[in-house]
Amino acid sequence: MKRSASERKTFSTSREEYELLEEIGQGASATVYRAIYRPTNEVVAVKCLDLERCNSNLENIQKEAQIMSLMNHPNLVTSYCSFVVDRCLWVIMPFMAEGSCLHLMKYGYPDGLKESTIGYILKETLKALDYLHRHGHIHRDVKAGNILIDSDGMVKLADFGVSACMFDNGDRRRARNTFIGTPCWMAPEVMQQDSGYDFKADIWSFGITALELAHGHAPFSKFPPMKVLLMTLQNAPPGLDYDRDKKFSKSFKEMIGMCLVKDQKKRPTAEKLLKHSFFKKTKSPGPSVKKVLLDLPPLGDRVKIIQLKDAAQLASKELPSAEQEAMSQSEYKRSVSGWNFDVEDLKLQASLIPDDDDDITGAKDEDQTKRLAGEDVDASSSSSGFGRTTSFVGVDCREGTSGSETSTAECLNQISDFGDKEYVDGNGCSEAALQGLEKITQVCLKSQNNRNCRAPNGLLMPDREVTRSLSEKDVISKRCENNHQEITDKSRHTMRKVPSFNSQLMLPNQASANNLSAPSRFSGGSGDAVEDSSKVDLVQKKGRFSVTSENVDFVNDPSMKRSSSFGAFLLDSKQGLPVQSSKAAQNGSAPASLASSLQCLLKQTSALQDLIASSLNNLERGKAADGQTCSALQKGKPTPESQSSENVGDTSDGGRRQLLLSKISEFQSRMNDLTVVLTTENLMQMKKLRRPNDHGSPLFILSILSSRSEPSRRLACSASFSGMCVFNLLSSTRRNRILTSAVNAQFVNCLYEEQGSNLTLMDWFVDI
Ligand SMILES: Nc1ncnc2c1ncn2[C@@H]1O[C@H](COP(=O)(O)OP(=O)(O)OP(=O)(O)O)[C@@H](O)[C@H]1O
Repeated sequence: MKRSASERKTFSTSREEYELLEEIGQGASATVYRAIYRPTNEVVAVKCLDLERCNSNLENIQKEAQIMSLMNHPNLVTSYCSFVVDRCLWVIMPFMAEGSCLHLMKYGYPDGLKESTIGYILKETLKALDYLHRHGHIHRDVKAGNILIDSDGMVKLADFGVSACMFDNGDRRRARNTFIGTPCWMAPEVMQQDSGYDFKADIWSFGITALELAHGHAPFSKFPPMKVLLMTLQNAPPGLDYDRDKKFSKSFKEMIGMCLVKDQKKRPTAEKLLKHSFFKKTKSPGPSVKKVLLDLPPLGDRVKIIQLKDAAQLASKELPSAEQEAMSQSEYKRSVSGWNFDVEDLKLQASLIPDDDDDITGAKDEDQTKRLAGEDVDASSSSSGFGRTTSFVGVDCREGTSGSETSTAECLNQISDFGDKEYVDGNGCSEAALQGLEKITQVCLKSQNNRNCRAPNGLLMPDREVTRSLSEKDVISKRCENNHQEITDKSRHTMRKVPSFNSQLMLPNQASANNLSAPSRFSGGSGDAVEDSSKVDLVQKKGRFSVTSENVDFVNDPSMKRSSSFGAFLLDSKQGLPVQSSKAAQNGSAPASLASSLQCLLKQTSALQDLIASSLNNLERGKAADGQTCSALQKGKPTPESQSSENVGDTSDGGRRQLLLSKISEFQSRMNDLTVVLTTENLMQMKKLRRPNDHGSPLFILSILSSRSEPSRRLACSASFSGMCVFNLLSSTRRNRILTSAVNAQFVNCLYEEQGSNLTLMDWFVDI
């Protein structure tokens, strides 16, 4: 094997010969320092591996370190020597002055590097991989953090052998690791650990590294490890999007696509990949790399700056999310150093993750095929034709590039949690639904970037929630109001005049694409919902969402007229509403005031319930007292006075009891209505209802039916595609009638037109 002059030099294995300088990197089990080799004054890198943090014995580690020192390739960072110092193994290596590609991106290229630079880096890395594979080695840790650049712009793959062999000595059963770091770069077959893996696993990691260099982060890098695992196994492989990643060439996309094939046998060897057209055009050493390296501060300073940046970022956030981010960041930096972990442990953890996993960027398998075929694949659109489930009930969790948005997975989990549970039970808002709302609110509050994740703007407690402590309720409602305020502020400028009918249901002109997309995971929905939606031809039922194709006469449909109680209630209870609410309804700030009005109503209702309950108690006590009086009187002679009072009491108490009981049920039903309305209102505020172009079916009804037992109390949100056109042709009186009847029937009809007119929910309501 040929060695360069400096590599042929021998290095002492005495600790005293090395002067450790600043830290230049940190891995899962090692800290790397710049150091001076005293005898020759040469700058070297010393990797101090903490043996206590490694799941392997010293003998094995040293053996591997020796093998590593025997490897010789211009694109591999070999070790000069290694020796044990206290509880650490020191590995002496050439110092790569420009540090890792990860450091480079973190310092100056957070959104990724230019294709020409990437091409050069990848080609050099691939050469190293080809060399390793031909010598029977699997690197097992290919990632930007392990691709180092020296002062001449030479690219070298580091960390081969040591970290991999340390954790996996060929006997995985003996030394299984607890799962640490993120498995973003890990091939599916490595994750599965049943059928075994070979050097093709490095090709997968190489493909992921290509994406990492292109975007500044690996796909799924901000997701929790378990989520990454599930996404990698369940979703189609990630890749460059033909639409979104327009700046990258077709050959680059194709090359990545070849690496990221789930079937390892179908992945090319490193040797074959090197012949791909993408690598033909790259030059060594890339002038673009040199350009990138210009004006960079010394590596030690850069690392410090990056650490400070990370720390400042953490400090600026709330603690919980900061912790999460810290975890995510360190996981991102580290990845999984060894592909040897306890699968059972993982499975257990994975089983705790809700089974939603509507992928964010990882498109379904067909999408990947399309990608490779050069077809447009919208990462945010679903194979179901509805778009992905990225939003529901007031939460808009959009994902741009994979892993780029904070807490999106969390949002999805919460949303699917929410979506999978019964929404409203017979008594009003179910516990699960409320928890869902609360969770979403909290998650979204945690999220630093409200642009991508919005909370619902109000939370109505059901009667059973009234038992919560007041402070807790206040906190929740405050949070909700804050969120609501933000949303309202944003949408206020687009709001127009308010319709004259029940204006509490005024909705903002909040437009966001794909908002009502692919609720494919939402299960549940009641039998009622099915029954109700069967009135029109049911095309598709996805949880509570029912897609129908038949024209619905909003005016004549009896279901629309079934109940007038809600509309009446809103009108009746106007005296009960704070004055500001009706004013707000007129001046266009209804959504915010609606939430507070409803909160206020809820409080009033609870107070009334308390009052009724105490009256009932009094009655009971009175009755008991009457009973005592009776028995006392039975012993003696009943006076005419007592007799008559007892009779009156019987009649009036019975009447009053009936009255009070009916009041209670009335209040309960009003509360239920309000709960449903508020929730729907939250939903609608967030949504611009949209669906993909549906050839053929002129009318498209999307019904969100609450799972209420009584059909008359159902609230449906129906979206009509061409119904809007028909609606516009009607006279204003007729339109008003339709709307009023719809509201009175507890139906909020959201007709929208997708093509051309850009009408949104709000437009529809205010256009009358
Ligand atoms: N020879 C070197 N010259 C310059 N910097 C280095 C050298 N070796 C490592 N580094 C830096 O130190 C960081 C950590 O090194 P290490 O090899 O432990 O990385 P790691 O692969 O991220 O860790 P692990 O895989 O064990 O989690 C690297 O990402 C790199 O930035």
